[in-house]
Amino acid sequence: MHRDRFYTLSASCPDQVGIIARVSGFIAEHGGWILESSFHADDLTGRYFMRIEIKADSLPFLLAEFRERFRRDVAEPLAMDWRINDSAVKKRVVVLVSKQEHCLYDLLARWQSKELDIEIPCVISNHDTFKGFVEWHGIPFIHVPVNADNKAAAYAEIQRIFDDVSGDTMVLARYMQILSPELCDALSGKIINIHHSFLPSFVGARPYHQAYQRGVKLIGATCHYVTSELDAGPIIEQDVIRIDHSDSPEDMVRYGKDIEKTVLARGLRYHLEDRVLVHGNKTVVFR
Ligand SMILES: Nc1nc2c(c(=O)[nH]1)N[C@@H](CN(C=O)c1ccc(C(=O)N[C@@H](CCC(=O)O)C(=O)O)cc1)CN2
Repeated sequence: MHRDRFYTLSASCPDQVGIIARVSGFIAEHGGWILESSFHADDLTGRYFMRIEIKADSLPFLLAEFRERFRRDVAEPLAMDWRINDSAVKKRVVVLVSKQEHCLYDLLARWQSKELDIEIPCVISNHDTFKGFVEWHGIPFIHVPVNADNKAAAYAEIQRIFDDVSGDTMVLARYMQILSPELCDALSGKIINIHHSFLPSFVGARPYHQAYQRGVKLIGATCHYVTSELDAGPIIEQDVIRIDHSDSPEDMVRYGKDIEKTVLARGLRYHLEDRVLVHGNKTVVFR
């Protein structure tokens, strides 16, 4: 992360000759100073992906004017999907948790140490287990019970809370309820989950026990965007750890917790730094 305030342009468009020239020419024409740039041409889909960081004070206008000029002069002519974000604006991350503590604890530690330079406006849970721990950090804790009879109302409440706190991103930190299609659609591209398996293996509940029954030699964790199809959203980050015949499901759960914490932290950082571009059910991640 740079010291200076910078804007991040993340974009994709139909591949063609001259994209980089058009984009870098526009930036140079206005005296823009490029700090980092990444590009990828996807041969299969014919789509071109880019991520460019520009020193904010190198441009002669503010972000709103930059967006307007870029839209008019570059994005529309190139039929781009694009966004430009300001590094000075802290992302607001709402965390959801159930009964497992490790990912919540890890995220709060990274937040408290400012390793993750974010706002956490609240933590939401379907249990009240972590109320004291979360409030000790000075973060509001909101208990939203979920049962077979109140799911629609519970998820509508969660969406209302997210909107009320002006949330940018929702993190499911081992939140063990399946979100409604309505909530997934309303917050498409904004909900990140840590699944405790190396997807697409062992979707759903109790993946370590599934892995034990299958006799695998590697277990892992997957950070992915949440969609209405369970554990099938675009993958952001994954990692694995070796196990063997002597390991019980409880051993796997213990090993897996370390992997889950690091995969979630990496995947969340990539998302927060606008390094992830989604296309279809896949991602380009400019790490
Ligand atoms: N719409 C989605 N919701 C959720 C996703 C997702 O990809 N799409 N990921 C899950 C997380 N998850 C595994 O990582 C998971 C959570 C819960 C279950 C499950 O079967 N839950 C039961 C209730 C379990 C309980 O009450 O303890 C259920 O909802 O009926 C499977 C996988 C988070 N949500």
